[in-house]
Amino acid sequence: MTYQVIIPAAGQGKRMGAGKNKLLLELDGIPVLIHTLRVFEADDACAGIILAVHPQDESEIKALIEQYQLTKVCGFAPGGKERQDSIFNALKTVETDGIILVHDGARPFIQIEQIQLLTELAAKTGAAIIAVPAKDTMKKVKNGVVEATVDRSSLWAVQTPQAFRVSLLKEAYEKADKECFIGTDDASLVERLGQCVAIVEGDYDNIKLTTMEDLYFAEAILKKRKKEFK
Ligand SMILES: Nc1ccn([C@@H]2O[C@H](COP(=O)(O)OP(=O)(O)OP(=O)(O)O)[C@@H](O)[C@H]2O)c(=O)n1
Ligand SMILES: C[C@](O)(CO)[C@H](O)COP(=O)(O)O
Repeated sequence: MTYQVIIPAAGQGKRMGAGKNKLLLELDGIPVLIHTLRVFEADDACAGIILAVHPQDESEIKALIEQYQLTKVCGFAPGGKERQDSIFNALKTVETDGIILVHDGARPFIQIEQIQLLTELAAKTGAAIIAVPAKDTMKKVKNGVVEATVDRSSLWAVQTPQAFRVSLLKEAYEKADKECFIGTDDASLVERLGQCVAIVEGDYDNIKLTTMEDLYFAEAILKKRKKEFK
């Protein structure tokens, strides 16, 4: 099932505290964003990549794409204040229907096998996301005091990619924009349409590089992956 993918790469990395776009930090000598792009570059089903980038990073990112000889980046859109704004800007450039994925540039460890499962499911259901069962107990807290313990058996930690029929995602984004709703993921906008969103169980190593500690986890995941491919 062919698809296009929007990769939001225009964040400020505030929680990482690197003083620069965390996607330009290197893992094993290669920028995080290149690690992420290479996965989609290697997937024959990927028909094109649309990058949402901050204007200040655009020329550096374009130079990296050339340096690493990536050929599937077919469009750029300006980053926005929120992740959702960046993705909306990119979504507006999508002219074909079919399946669109949204994948955080900060998640370099997604694997092609999961992308294929996800796109096939989205083609059937209209919307599908990757998630893993919650491992920690989750509690609702108010003013530093536990209000309630949430039943963990039905909780999943949501990742990306998230896959949708293009027309459905556009309808969801337009409704959210009209109603000034900001969600923390794309599926939450689609859920507001009353649309069912299917789940593909992913891997715990499909982490999002958010805080400095995640870079240590990332180095360990890379080391593990290298051993697997030997
Ligand atoms: N306005 C934004 C915010 C985020 N992102 C992208 O969305 C992904 C997930 O966002 P997050 O991990 O929150 O990145 P940052 O916003 O950079 O992190 P922080 O909240 O710590 O600043 C990242 O690939 C980031 O580059 C984006 O394109 N535009
Ligand atoms: C979309 C996401 O990666 C799903 O877990 C997450 O919500 C992004 O959150 P962020 O704060 O914008 O990184």
